[in-house]
Amino acid sequence: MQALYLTSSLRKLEQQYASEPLMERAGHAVATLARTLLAEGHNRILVVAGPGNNGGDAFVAARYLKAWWHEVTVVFAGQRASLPPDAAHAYDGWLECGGEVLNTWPETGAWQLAIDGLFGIGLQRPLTGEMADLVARINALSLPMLAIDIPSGLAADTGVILGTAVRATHTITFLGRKPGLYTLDGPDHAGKVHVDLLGLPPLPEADGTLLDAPFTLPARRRLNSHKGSNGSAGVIGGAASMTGAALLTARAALLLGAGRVYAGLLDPAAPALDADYPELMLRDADQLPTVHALAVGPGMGRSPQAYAALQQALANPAPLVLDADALNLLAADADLQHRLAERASGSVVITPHPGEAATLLATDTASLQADRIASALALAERYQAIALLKGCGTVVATPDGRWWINASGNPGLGSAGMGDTLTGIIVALAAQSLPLLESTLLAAYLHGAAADAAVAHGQGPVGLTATEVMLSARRLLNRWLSTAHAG
Ligand SMILES: NC(=O)C1=CN([C@@H]2O[C@H](COP(=O)(O)OP(=O)(O)OC[C@H]3O[C@@H](n4cnc5c(N)ncnc54)[C@H](OP(=O)(O)O)[C@@H]3O)[C@@H](O)[C@H]2O)[C@@H](O)CC1
Ligand SMILES: [K+]
Repeated sequence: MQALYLTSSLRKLEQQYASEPLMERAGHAVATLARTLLAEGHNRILVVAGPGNNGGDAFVAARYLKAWWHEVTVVFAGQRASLPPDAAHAYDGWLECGGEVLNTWPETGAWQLAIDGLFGIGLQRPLTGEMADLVARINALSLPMLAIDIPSGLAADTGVILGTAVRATHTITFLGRKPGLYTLDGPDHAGKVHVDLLGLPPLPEADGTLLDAPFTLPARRRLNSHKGSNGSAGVIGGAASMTGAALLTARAALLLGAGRVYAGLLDPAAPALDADYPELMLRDADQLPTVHALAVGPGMGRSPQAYAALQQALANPAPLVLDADALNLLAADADLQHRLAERASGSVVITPHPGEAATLLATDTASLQADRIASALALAERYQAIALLKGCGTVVATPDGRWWINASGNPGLGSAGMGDTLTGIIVALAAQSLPLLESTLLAAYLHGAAADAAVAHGQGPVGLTATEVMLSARRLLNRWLSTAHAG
């Protein structure tokens, strides 16, 4: 797992070490990485430098690459007189070594690599006009593209595209990883992320954490154990024509290790048996026995029966996962919110997609997505629950202000049933006595990693199914457990 830093923290670090030659080190790191991305020998490289210190890094990189006998073209989108001091110094260094600066886009180039030093963490407002045109030209190159610090146009804290943004194949990021590289549009624009601390010690306190490994694993199963030792999971949902959602959750709970799984279905005409998984115990929604962990919402609808089932579930002290229509019901009803508030803080996880999350916060999806971390934190605070905000770079936040971004997963997860599966994984882990936050963090990473493994086996991203993801998740969890518990 890796630390994530907001711009405000990185700025403090920059100030603290202002006397260190950070730009020189940054430019050298860019040039060094560029060299490893290029074939041996003489190469042609395009460097685009912007009006701030990100441009300064680009001038330093250009100087090193020229010294290493590459042919470097520098396009500068700014004025020498307006550059900040370090960047002006880097500009002069480039001229002094015989480099040229172009103020317009060169007609021909035949470059092997482009370096994007247009904007870094100082970008504050959307790119328009000439700057937006420049990004369009950069993106039209179809070249390996190395972004300095962050792809120009991407907001470092949020992953929001400010007008337009460079699509890099690699990003070398300085002093610490920025959350914007990992959520919303960040992953599409950053490519492979490389980190360089510029010779400084890492910041002592991270703002957030990147989930790029299993957060934790359930304890080793004792030989002397039985189904009662592995916990019971319950799922409430499955109104008429939506029983499939609840069954997917229940199946995922079974496959991820709950000792017993009960599905309480709201559809009075629901089948008495899941023919593919007769291990599941199907009941009426109001006939569930006491369970160790409960999931409410998949395919539940918003009927009075669904409302009553949710009301009852909130009174149940077992760890609770609320998903789908349980969230819509909750958002619309003060009594349900009051019942949730009466529970122990953090004994519930809510797992909204951005639309549901917007409803829960009484806002619109665009505003919610404009800062996914802040939105997840607001959800956690507002509902005193663990909040898992789905989407590219799922964000998990706690009521006490901690947050994580999940790094696993791929576009194959964009199909029906994937959310039901995630809910089933969380409830399975919680039923097996893993604390709810740990269950949520492990499930988020496992769900994405399972999809990644399935894609690696040719099962997606096109046409990947929720069933394939849960089977893949079972394989992966067992592999992690056998590695962790070996010897
Ligand atoms: N400081 C350090 O110690 C170190 C910093 N380092 C490097 O510096 C980078 C941060 O540099 P930075 O703060 O100068 O900001 P940067 O991203 O270059 O952009 C600012 C410029 O862009 C302009 N501008 C903004 N928005 C605009 C728009 N929409 N359209 C047009 N213009 C716009 C803005 O103009 P203004 O808003 O003032 O009008 C200003 O001129 C960081 O990412 C890393 O690469 C490393 O060397 C390590 C040490
Ligand atoms: K950049």
